[in-house]
Amino acid sequence: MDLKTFIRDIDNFPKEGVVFKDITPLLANAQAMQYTLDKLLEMVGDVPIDKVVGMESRGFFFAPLLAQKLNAGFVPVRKPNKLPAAKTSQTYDLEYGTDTLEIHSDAILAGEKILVHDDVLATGGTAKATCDLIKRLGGEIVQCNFLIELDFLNGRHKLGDIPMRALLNY
Ligand SMILES: O=P(O)(O)OC[C@H]1O[C@H](OP(=O)(O)OP(=O)(O)O)[C@H](O)[C@@H]1O
Ligand SMILES: Nc1ncnc2[nH]cnc12
Repeated sequence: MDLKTFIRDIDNFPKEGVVFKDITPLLANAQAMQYTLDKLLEMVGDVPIDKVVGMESRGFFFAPLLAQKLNAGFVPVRKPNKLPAAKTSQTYDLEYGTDTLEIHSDAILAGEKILVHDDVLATGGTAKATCDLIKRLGGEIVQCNFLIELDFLNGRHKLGDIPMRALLNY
């Protein structure tokens, strides 16, 4: 199945000059969803995973599905002031300005094996901040797993030696 046929380019969204990769046609197709889930799982391989961490909000589409298949827990990383309990925060650079991501401090135990999933790796700021949060809690990142990697933004570089895989490259 050619998954790229289920991803459409939207020019100038959310701002002038950006070509937005819209995955809603993929989400709307049961076969494409199933195929995507199978392929994301294949990238992980046969290693044990304790928790799958997904980033708000598009990371939430596949991360809980991956967690269920891997017999792992799901942990949300959220935008500021959404999580109710004691939390750990990480501020990171955007193209212009900064943003913050948060995780519940008790969501990951020291030594747990973690799979990180998000839909898109662009500049890598979101993924790097998420990995920093996980490491601070003592989690061991097995893989950062993406549906789409935007090669020209070189987010891979920001992740350094953290293992990463993407299903589709643009
Ligand atoms: O690699 P980066 O440059 O950090 O960009 C990637 C992030 O950008 C998008 O999320 P967005 O902030 O648009 O939020 P959303 O998922 O709520 O739409 C995407 O879902 C990733 O989380
Ligand atoms: N071009 C893009 N399309 C979809 N999601 C993104 N997140 C960051 N850049 C993006």
